[in-house]
Amino acid sequence: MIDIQQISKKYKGADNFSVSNFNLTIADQEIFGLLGPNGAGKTTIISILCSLIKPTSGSFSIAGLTYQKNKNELKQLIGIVPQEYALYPTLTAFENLKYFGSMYGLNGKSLDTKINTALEHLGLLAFSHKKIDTFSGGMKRRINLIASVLHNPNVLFLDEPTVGVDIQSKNVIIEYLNDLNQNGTTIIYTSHHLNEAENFCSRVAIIDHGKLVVEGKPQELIEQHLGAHNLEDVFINITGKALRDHA
Ligand SMILES: Nc1ncnc2c1ncn2[C@@H]1O[C@H](COP(=O)(O)OP(=O)(O)OP(=O)(O)O)[C@@H](O)[C@H]1O
Repeated sequence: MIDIQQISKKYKGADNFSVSNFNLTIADQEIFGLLGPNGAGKTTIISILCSLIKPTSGSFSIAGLTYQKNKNELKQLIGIVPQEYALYPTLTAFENLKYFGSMYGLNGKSLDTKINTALEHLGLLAFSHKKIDTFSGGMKRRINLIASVLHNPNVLFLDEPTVGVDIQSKNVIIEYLNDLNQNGTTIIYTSHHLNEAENFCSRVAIIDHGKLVVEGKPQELIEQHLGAHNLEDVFINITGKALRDHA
């Protein structure tokens, strides 16, 4: 279980809080969607839960472990798929994955088998010895995903894993995530694809201006909002139509 208690975050030098008094509980084996307009605070929340940045106040635990007391156990427990590609462009797909596996203490034949199985599952086995800088965006996203799950994390965090990919890559990624979830992995992901989130997530939270506005099962939220036919209607209903440009 992931338990988030009263988390707030104000970046150094910022005038306002990016996340304010955020509370949320996510059960084991959920597929949970963090949704919200640009700048709502989704990446900030994911970065805090992955211990990449510290909250200004508040706390969280994952499976009872906290960053303060169980830093190394937490690192083994979670996988992170960042928004940006975290790959070495001049190394091959296989070399990249060997490197990421070794960072979690994996090596030898068992790591090679794991890499090849995942590459096959995600339709990339034929490209395993090609350099990453020859890959399309959709192929890089799939390699990024494999790199984050080689150590079999219990909880997988993904920041917009299907952004900028074609429908074929998107379907393969979602199918792979569903398989991981069936095998016990809890998934927390951010997305701007509301149709995808409606079908994929067991529960979603809509965040705006750093605050949790609503959370629940997609179907329940649709039923609760008068005139809403889908999650996009609920989202617009809650967050409005105004643009969220800021610099
Ligand atoms: N390093 C930083 N320093 C100062 N402010 C930041 C920093 N990172 C993010 N912010 C601000 O915090 C707020 C929340 O940003 P965040 O990236 O968490 O939103 P988001 O919901 O992930 O947005 P998007 O959908 O555009 O990715 C924004 O106002 C953003 O400008």
